[in-house]
Amino acid sequence: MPGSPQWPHHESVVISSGARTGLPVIIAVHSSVLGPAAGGCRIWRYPRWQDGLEDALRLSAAMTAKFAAAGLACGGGKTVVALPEGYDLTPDRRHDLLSDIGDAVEALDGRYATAPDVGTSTLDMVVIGERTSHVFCKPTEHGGSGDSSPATADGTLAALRAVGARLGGGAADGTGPLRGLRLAVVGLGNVGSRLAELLSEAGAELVLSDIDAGKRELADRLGATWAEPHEALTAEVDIVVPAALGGVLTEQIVPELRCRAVVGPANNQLAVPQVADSLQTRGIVWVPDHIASAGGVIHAVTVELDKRPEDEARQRVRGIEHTVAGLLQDADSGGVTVAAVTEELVRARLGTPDLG
Ligand SMILES: NC(=O)c1ccc[n+]([C@@H]2O[C@H](COP(=O)([O-])OP(=O)(O)OC[C@H]3O[C@@H](n4cnc5c(N)ncnc54)[C@H](O)[C@@H]3O)[C@@H](O)[C@H]2O)c1
Repeated sequence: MPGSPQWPHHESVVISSGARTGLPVIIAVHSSVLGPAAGGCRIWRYPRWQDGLEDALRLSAAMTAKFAAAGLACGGGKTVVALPEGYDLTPDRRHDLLSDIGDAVEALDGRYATAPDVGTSTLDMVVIGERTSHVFCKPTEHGGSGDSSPATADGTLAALRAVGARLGGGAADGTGPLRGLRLAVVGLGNVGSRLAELLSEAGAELVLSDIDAGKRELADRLGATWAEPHEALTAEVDIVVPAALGGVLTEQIVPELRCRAVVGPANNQLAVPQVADSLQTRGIVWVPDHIASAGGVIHAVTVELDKRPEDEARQRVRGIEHTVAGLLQDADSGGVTVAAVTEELVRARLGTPDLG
């Protein structure tokens, strides 16, 4: 049933049984309105393979919105391989699985290209690339654009600069909009750790957090305050930066927040869409994650698809600051959330009344 929550508006969903592993390789193509679909390849454990299918449907739709909002000529897609609980993914089986994924991507004949995501790396793309040319983000020595997380961090910094300016940070002495603002970064992985370094260079005062206590070393090195995740999320700061897993913004946590804005790279931050309104009611600015985390895809598409030089990719990633400033202004003048303005922008670019 088109448009129903049971069956969203996806152009195609292919589930193939890997010839080598027998594992289900799920490829969801949500939309190719703006161009051939692209999106990461997730290898993850799920209680049932159908849970992986649900993830593929949701994540591919989110990719459509991300590309459209970034003004890129790509549609949204996603690969998910749902590993059964307890499945032992030995190096040999992993190689076989990546070959199965390569065959499944190749069978779509260019309608979808894959890339790293949770559970896959740039090196895995080299193995997939032995079976298909429709693959992004191989390491640079293999002809790809490499790890996207530095560009993702740069893009989040750009979004944070726009929000910092809106909050009145740093402007008086011209040293940048983040100087003197207090930010809490929750999650210090590939993106979060680099972002913390950039924020420190930008003169922000930092609260840093991760479930991995080993990351405390970074906090010490940057002279930041270390906090437990919940404590950091609810700290009295200007901006909270979710940089770990999704679903962190729940209706329960909103009343506990003591920040003025939430802006970060973590995917799917809202537990349910209505949380955007609850944040607005509390006067907390929230920038949707598909805007704040778009730096990585902007970089990859600019270098690999548009064949433009690194400098131009960096410029485009920095353009997120301008995009966010515009969204903030439109949200203010319309008296609506940034999420609502973003959704309107995406609908307009896709020429559709329904994002499915
Ligand atoms: N890597 C990219 O280019 C990219 C692009 C777009 C979006 N994202 C999103 O950004 C987020 C971070 O990506 P990454 O590549 O840095 O991932 P990562 O796996 O390298 O890092 C995640 C970090 O979060 C920590 N963590 C996990 N649960 C936590 C919790 N409850 N509280 C605090 N810390 C917790 C982990 O210990 C780890 O250090 C993810 O949501 C990812 O989907 C990443």
